[in-house]
Amino acid sequence: MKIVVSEFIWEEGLQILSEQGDVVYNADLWKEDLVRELVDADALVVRNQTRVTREMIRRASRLKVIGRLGVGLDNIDLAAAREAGIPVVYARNANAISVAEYVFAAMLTFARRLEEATAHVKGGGWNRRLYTRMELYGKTLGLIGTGEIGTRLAHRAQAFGMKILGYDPFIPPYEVACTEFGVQLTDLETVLSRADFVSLHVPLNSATRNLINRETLALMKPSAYLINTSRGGVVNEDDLYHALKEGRISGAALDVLVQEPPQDSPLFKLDNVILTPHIAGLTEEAQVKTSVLVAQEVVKILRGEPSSCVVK
Ligand SMILES: NC(=O)C1=CN([C@@H]2O[C@H](COP(=O)(O)OP(=O)(O)OC[C@H]3O[C@@H](n4cnc5c(N)ncnc54)[C@H](O)[C@@H]3O)[C@@H](O)[C@H]2O)C=CC1
Ligand SMILES: O=C(O)CCC(=O)C(=O)O
Repeated sequence: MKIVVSEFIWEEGLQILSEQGDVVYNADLWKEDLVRELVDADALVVRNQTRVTREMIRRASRLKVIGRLGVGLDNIDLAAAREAGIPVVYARNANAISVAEYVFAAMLTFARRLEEATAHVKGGGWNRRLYTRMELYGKTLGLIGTGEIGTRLAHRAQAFGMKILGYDPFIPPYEVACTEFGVQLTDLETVLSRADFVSLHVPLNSATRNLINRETLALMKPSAYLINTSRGGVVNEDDLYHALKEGRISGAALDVLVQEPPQDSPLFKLDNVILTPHIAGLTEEAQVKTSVLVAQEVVKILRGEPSSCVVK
């Protein structure tokens, strides 16, 4: 068996794959080199940078499985994989806690401004009034998408005494968790207009692309913050820039951008923006879990066993 891994994977996962076959591991194996390696490969394992195209799948005539070291599947042509009869396995729920904790870090950053206050003190300041800020207790968290990450975030927000509103048109699988964690399910307009923090947890697809745009931003309170850990394309960055610059919302934390890495962006010039390099799901714990889970599921498919992490 030949297993091609084209982006970084933790050692624990690599070990599992190596016991099953010959692993070609090159964390920067993209484009033409990757296509060449795939010609006689049985499995391909990627993260979110490798674009798995229809053409790539067509040329990989021996391919039996694609493993995705993460959750978002917008970099894989799922229709082409389905037509070719190649199952895609992914790391369902493996990084959800990490993302939920990232969202808390962002909310607490906006609420308490510890880094700014530290810089202020190191610069000789001691203005206590300036850093008298707000509690999360009693504030409203608005979840767009209440799946694995949304429900884990709700669990934590409940413990902080936040009110939680959720919008998810495909809710049934997570309805019980939403009830348990105090999520009041409602429509998109209500979530956007009532939330103090709006957090996005939807996949990027044709229905969610530019979901946050001029019109939907206009529904948010001027005191509200937007947190995007989903995918850059879910937010229209130009519309967001203008909303932030004109003070129509208070701030935004963006872990994901339309172009990653970004060349340059007007967002860089704003003080009320937190920008991070797609790290919400990147913790040691989540990466060990992700690598082991995906490696195990890839091996199961190669052995002809059923996997519970196949994309439906
Ligand atoms: N920044 C990072 O490091 C990470 C980013 N992600 C992103 O977060 C997304 C969500 O991840 P999970 O919660 O694990 O996925 P999930 O599949 O468990 O949840 C997604 C939820 O979005 C809902 N949804 C789908 N279309 C919708 C729409 N039009 N409006 C409202 N809700 C909609 C689904 O019904 C589902 O409940 C991933 O697709 C991925 O793009 C995930 C993990 C790490
Ligand atoms: O895939 C990654 O490296 C980042 C995590 C992510 O965005 C995801 O799981 O969808």
